Amino acid sequence: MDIVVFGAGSLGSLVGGLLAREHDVTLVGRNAHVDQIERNGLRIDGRLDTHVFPSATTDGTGLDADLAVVTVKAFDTDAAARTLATGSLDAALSLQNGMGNEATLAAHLDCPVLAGTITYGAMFVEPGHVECTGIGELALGPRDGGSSPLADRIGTAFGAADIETTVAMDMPRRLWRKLAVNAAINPITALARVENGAILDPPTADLAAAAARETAQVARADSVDLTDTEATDAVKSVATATAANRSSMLQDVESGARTEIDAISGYVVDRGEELGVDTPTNRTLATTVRTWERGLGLR
Ligand SMILES: NC(=O)C1=CN([C@@H]2O[C@H](COP(=O)(O)OP(=O)(O)OC[C@H]3O[C@@H](n4cnc5c(N)ncnc54)[C@H](O)[C@@H]3O)[C@@H](O)[C@H]2O)C=CC1
Ligand SMILES: CC(C)(CO)C(=O)C(=O)O
Repeated sequence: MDIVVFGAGSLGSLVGGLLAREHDVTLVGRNAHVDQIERNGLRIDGRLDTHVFPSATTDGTGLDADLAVVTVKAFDTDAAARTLATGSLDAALSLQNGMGNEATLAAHLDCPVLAGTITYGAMFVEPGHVECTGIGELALGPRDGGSSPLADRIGTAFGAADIETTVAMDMPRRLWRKLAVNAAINPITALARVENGAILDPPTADLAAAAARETAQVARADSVDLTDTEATDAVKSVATATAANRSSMLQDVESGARTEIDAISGYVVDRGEELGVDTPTNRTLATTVRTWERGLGLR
């Protein structure tokens, strides 16, 4: 398969590097990383060990491929979609956190857009080098749920590259459950500057549970069957399994970078407003993180 990975940062380089073991991959990234990959290839170590030589470019315009895997941060999705729209694609797949990415891609692209979630972990070490910090699972499927031959074909292609892959018929539910986890863990850990496990202790656990319950309420109003208990159980199990991790939002805040708050808590608030569900906890968390971003001139 000809695969473009748009957004060769931590996750895109890991996924693109693993795919390059079996497919023709082009990574779209920024200067120093692309230069290194062109000169010396891409090194992946940590939980996985491989050295691959995918194509790499800083110019994502006019690319033709069977599939574009989108791994930019959520606030860059619109620009990525506009750039990808200048080429010719048979399909696109978002592996990003947050909600709304698939809709943004579909608004610009003339091809089917699949939804994905991934629990592999990736960290950027230096140009040309990323670390796999955790082997997890990738789930993908039609963004409105159900099955499709296209999703089956892409699932088989990922499996052929030895990526643990499930082709799922319930992507909307999976996306909302992941959103509940991110809405509960990410802003609290970022604002309190604590590791994921800290949200398991009272009274923080109550705050995290409130954010997750609100997310489940909005999901149900959006016709996705996610109970409050499923959402809060998912938060507890992810926070336990990743207790020592620093969430991606905490890492962003620590490095003074813009966060994905709009696509996480902000999405819960906005969709809740559209559907008549009040989300005071998510609103407070979103407002506070956005205030921090504004203070640094990041938005
Ligand atoms: N890093 C991880 O372990 C995981 C990340 N995710 C999600 O995956 C997404 C990406 O996360 P990370 O890889 O950590 O972020 P990152 O910031 O390391 O990677 C994104 C990359 O895209 C590049 N980019 C953005 N626009 C571009 C453009 N127009 N042309 C070329 N390059 C462009 C950025 O320069 C950056 O290098 C996020 O939504 C994140 O929440 C999900 C699961 C795990
Ligand atoms: C699941 C979790 C919270 C793991 O840290 C994550 O997805 C993130 O940090 O963005």
